[in-house]
Amino acid sequence: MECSCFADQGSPMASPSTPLYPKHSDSLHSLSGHDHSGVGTSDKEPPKFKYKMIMVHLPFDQHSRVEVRPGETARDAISKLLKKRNITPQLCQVNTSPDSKTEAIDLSKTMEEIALHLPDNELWVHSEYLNTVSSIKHAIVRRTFIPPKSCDVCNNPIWMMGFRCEFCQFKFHQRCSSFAPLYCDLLQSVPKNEDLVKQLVGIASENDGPDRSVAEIVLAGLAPTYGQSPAATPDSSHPDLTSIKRTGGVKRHPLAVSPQAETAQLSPAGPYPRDRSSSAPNINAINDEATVQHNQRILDALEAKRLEEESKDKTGSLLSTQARRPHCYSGHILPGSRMNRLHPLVDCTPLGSNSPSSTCSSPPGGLMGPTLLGQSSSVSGSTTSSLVAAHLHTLPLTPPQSAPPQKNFQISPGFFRNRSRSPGERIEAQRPRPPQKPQHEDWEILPNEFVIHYKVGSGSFGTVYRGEFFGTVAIKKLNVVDPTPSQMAAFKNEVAVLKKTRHLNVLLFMGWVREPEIAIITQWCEGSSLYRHIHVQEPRVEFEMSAVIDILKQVSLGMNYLHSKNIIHRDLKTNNIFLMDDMSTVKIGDFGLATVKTKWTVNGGQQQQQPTGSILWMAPEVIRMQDDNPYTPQSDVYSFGVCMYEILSSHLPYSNINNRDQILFMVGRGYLKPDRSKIRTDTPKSLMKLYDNCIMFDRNERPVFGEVLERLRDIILPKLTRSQSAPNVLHYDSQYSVMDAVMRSQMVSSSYIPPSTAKTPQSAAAAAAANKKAYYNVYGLI
Ligand SMILES: Nc1ncnc2c1ncn2[C@@H]1O[C@H](COP(=O)(O)OP(=O)(O)OP(=O)(O)O)[C@@H](O)[C@H]1O
Ligand SMILES: [Zn+2]
Ligand SMILES: [Zn+2]
Repeated sequence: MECSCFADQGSPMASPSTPLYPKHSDSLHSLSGHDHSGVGTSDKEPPKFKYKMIMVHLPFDQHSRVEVRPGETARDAISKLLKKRNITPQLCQVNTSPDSKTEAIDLSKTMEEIALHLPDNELWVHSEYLNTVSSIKHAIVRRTFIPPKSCDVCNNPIWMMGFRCEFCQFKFHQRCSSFAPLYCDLLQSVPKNEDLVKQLVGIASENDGPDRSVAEIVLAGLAPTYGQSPAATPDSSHPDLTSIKRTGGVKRHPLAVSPQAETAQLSPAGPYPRDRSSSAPNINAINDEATVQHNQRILDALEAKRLEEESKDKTGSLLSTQARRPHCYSGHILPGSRMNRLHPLVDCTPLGSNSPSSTCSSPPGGLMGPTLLGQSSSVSGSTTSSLVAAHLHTLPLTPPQSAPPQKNFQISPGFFRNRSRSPGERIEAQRPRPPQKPQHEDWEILPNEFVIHYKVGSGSFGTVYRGEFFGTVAIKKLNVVDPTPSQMAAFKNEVAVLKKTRHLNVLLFMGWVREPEIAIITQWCEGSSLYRHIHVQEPRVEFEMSAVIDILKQVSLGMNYLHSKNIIHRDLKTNNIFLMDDMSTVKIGDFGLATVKTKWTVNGGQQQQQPTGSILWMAPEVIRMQDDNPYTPQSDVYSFGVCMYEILSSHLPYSNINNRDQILFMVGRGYLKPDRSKIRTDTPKSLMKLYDNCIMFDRNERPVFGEVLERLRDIILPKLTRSQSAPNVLHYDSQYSVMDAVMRSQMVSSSYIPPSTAKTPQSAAAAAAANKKAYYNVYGLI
């Protein structure tokens, strides 16, 4: 369709032949833009708007309303809607009916004009190409593979989490996603495939404009000969179906995934966010990195084809793409533009298509094909949008007469990755590359090896997420911004120590992550922290004294172990003591990592360490920070003393003082200690004495953990006189604590034998076995 109105100069508003407020006419034809004079204006009549809002039906069964704004062209108004949805306007046309074969409207008209002539309050945006392309893409979903299946990319087993196309069943690891084929493998199966190819052929032969061009390109891309030599493609407007059948047709496109894209893959949405049940299902389906590249290839192919024709016409020889490409086609994005994920070249700047500041002029003369959205009809108003449109061979091939200076362009890093390549380069790029084995240091976990599920909480050193790394794990992203090389070296040294920790009461360290942020990965604790058990959970549980002692013993065991490895915790507190879900095992978390836990400030040219972490558990000498390194095993013992206080009083210390500085000042000077009167009355004297010793002001008077442990072991509890209603979680003898605690608190069992009554190791073992059996019985485990 040739439409003279595209040759219209300047803004349609300014054109005398394009009346601003035409009389109402029911003639649909007038909308096509051929009849500029048929809808004359009347000087007397005020502007009439038949509609304030117009319903616009968009590709992929979406719709939106567009406001009729005075002076705004249909192109601008509708382009905005499309760009918001990452749909490239250049690939669309607008009709007044759901039938895409009806005449397209003249987009240079204002919305007011269009509104006046709409029979119903509706417009339809059509793009057969987009509909078709979306139908040949995978429908990839995240899947749990039990039992493991092998990855179709690397052949290694997919343990648990992976991805699979619901149509073609192609399955792969997250880390292999960039090597998955771009098109759905449905295309490889000829019988299923044929319909689709026919559909594309139909588009190519029956349509004009963008749909035809892109359909041709897609078909050409499916033909095996295409990628080898675009110049040798016989005639892309008549795709060679037999060759598609012969080879199966689908080329594997290795896709370079940027670090950003890799990061994106960590998101729960996965690398292919295609939730088809969402309100904009297919937009999600095509809004991914692969699509960007796919579309880039289409644009590249169109450009190559155009250049090829151009060179045949003019010189008969193929000059380099770059040399022949006019400046406006250089692919750079204007400052202020943002990347359109569906079409990286498209200027997404609102109203960009008619920007008067544009320096690039489009050629005079008529255009072939229907009016394309995003393609300005104004001769002088062309910007990047029309540059992209110019990649389509339906557009004039004459290069613009003036070109913007290169320095006015910003090279988008994303675009740089997807820059147009010469045909020769493309062949190189399409050769499959095997997944590269990434290099990483000992115990370093790569970003694509774990998955983050959700945020759990954050503390002073970082944010904890629950995630997956060969099972459920805790991922703590550390607040370390731009570590210096020496900090990084120190951190790695500490990690080297952490990885050697192996103790029942110490949280299992599983590795560390360098990028995108420094993180450490540890075992996940399903049971809550001791802090939650004491201070948060309702109803409050007052542990039986034997359970209290058991918890303290386990913490001392773990701390004694850490100290034996020269690891000072630096942040021991009930938040970092976890009760495992069996409610019997205690784990100490968040230990070590001095580099991370140290805040350095510059004071008069001197670097100074600042106390970080939670003040309530800080030893006086840590608060005072007078020594170079106030963190010692004894400062951990002090923190342990505060934990003892919490568990014995069910209170946080200094809960009556809400001035942080006052607490710091007074504790630091030794004027303030936790309120002893809150400690429960059934606390054995020896335990009370131990507590007092642990929180001594002078660190030298505090015991070490070995001694703490001895003293805890020596505590003899009065014979049990417990009420059945009293909740009881743990028993003092940790060896039997699971069964004992649960049985004693939740069942009245005549079969229960307190292990402490056993006289010999054999009888203790027999008692334990009997109790275990009874326990399992109660819980239906045997
Ligand atoms: N391994 C883990 N398993 C389960 N939950 C954890 C694990 N590690 C930490 N959490 C939870 O994550 C949250 C945040 O922990 P984080 O260690 O960042 O803060 P904190 O210990 O409260 O404070 P700080 O880090 O300042 O000592 C807490 O609710 C904690 O219970
Ligand atoms: Zn794989
Ligand atoms: Zn598929």
